[in-house]
Amino acid sequence: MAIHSDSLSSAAPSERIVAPRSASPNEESIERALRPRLLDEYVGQQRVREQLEIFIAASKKRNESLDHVLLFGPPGLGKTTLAHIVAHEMGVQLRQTSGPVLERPGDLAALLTNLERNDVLFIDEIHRLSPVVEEILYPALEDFQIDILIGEGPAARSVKIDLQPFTLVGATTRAGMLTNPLRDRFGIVSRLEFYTSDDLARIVSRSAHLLNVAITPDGAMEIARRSRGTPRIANRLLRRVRDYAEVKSDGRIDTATAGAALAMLEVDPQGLDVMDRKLLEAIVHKFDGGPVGVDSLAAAIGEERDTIEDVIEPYLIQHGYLQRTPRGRMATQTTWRHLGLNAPATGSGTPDLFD
Ligand SMILES: Nc1ncnc2c1ncn2[C@@H]1O[C@H](COP(=O)(O)OP(=O)(O)OP(=O)(O)O)[C@@H](O)[C@H]1O
Ligand SMILES: [Mg+2]
Repeated sequence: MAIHSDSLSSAAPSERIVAPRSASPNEESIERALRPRLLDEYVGQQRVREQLEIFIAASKKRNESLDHVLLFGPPGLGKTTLAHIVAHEMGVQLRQTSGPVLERPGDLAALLTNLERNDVLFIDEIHRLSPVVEEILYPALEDFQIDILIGEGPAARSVKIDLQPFTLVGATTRAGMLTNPLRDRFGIVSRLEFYTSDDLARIVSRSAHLLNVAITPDGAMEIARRSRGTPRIANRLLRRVRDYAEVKSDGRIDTATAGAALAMLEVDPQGLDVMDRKLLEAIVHKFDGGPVGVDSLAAAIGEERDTIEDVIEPYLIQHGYLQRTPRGRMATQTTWRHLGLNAPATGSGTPDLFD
C-alpha cells in the first residue's frame, strides 16, 4: 500500500502550497516554533479542548495517568500539537514514535518499559501499527503489563513485565482503519474538525507575531479564508506571503498584498489550489461529472489514492465540491460553477442536491 506521508514530500514536482503534510525538515522546525504549548493557546476545536481540560484536571487531582486518547482528523489540524500539549499540561514527558517505525514487538516493549509514571507515549499514524506490535499494546493499555517471549524454540517462555501507568495518545488520519480492539481501548476519542476562518485568522495573527511580521487583521483574514480550514496551510501561506510582501512592498501584509501573493501562488479565492482544481476538472472533463471510482481518478491525475482520500478529498467533500457515493465520486453544482461551467441538466450525472 502507498505510504501517504511520503508521497507528497517525495513528489516534488506536484508539491502543493496547500498540501497539509509538512514538506521539509526546515518547515518542521518552523512548525515546532509556532506550535502552541498550552491548551489555552490552542485555538479553536472548542469541544475537544473543553473535554481535555476537564479530564486532565481530574487526573492531576487524583495523581493518575490520563485515560488513553485517540485523536483523528485530516493532516495539519493539530494532532501532534495536541499530544504535546497533553504531556505539557500533565507535567510529564512525551515519548514520540509512529506506527510504521515500530516494526518488531521488541521496539514497542523497549519504549514502554522506559516510560516513567504517567508519561505520555505518542504514536503517530497509529493505524499503521503491525498486528504483532498491536498485540503487545493491548495488555499494556489495559493492565499496564506486557508479555514478552524470552528465548527461542522449546525453551522459550513468556514473561510478564509491569509497566508504569502511562497515557497513550494515538493520532490517525484514518479512524476507520483502526482495528476494533485497539479503538475500544481509548477512553477519550477526539475528532478534530476543519477550522473556521475566524480561528485561522487568530492563528495567522499569532504566528505573524511570533515571526515578527506586520500584518493587518484583514490581511490575516485573507490568508485564513484561503487555508482550506487547516492551520498548517495557514502558517505556510503566511510565510510565502511574507516573502512576497518583503520583495514587492514594505513587508507589511494587508489584504492587497495577501491577495496578490495568493494569486501568484495559484490559490484561488475559495482556497482551492492547483491539485484541487486538477481533481475537480478531471471529474468534470474526463468523467462527465462522475460517478468515478477513486482508483480511476488517482490514475487520471497521477496521484496516490491515499493522497486523494486523506489530503485532497475531505475538504472538498465538506465544502460541497465533491460527493462520495457508493458508485464513486461525483462533481456537484458548486463544482461546475467554481470551474466557470454550466452544470448539465439534472439527470446527467450531477446530483442536484446542492441547489
Ligand atoms: N489549534 C491550533 N492553534 C494554533 N496553531 C495550531 C493549531 N493546530 C495546529 N496548529 C499549527 O499547525 C501546525 C500543524 O499542526 P500539527 O503538526 O499538530 O498537525 P497534525 O494534525 O499532527 O498533522 P499530521 O496529520 O500531518 O501529523 C503546527 O505546527 C501548529 O503551529
Ligand atoms: Mg502530526
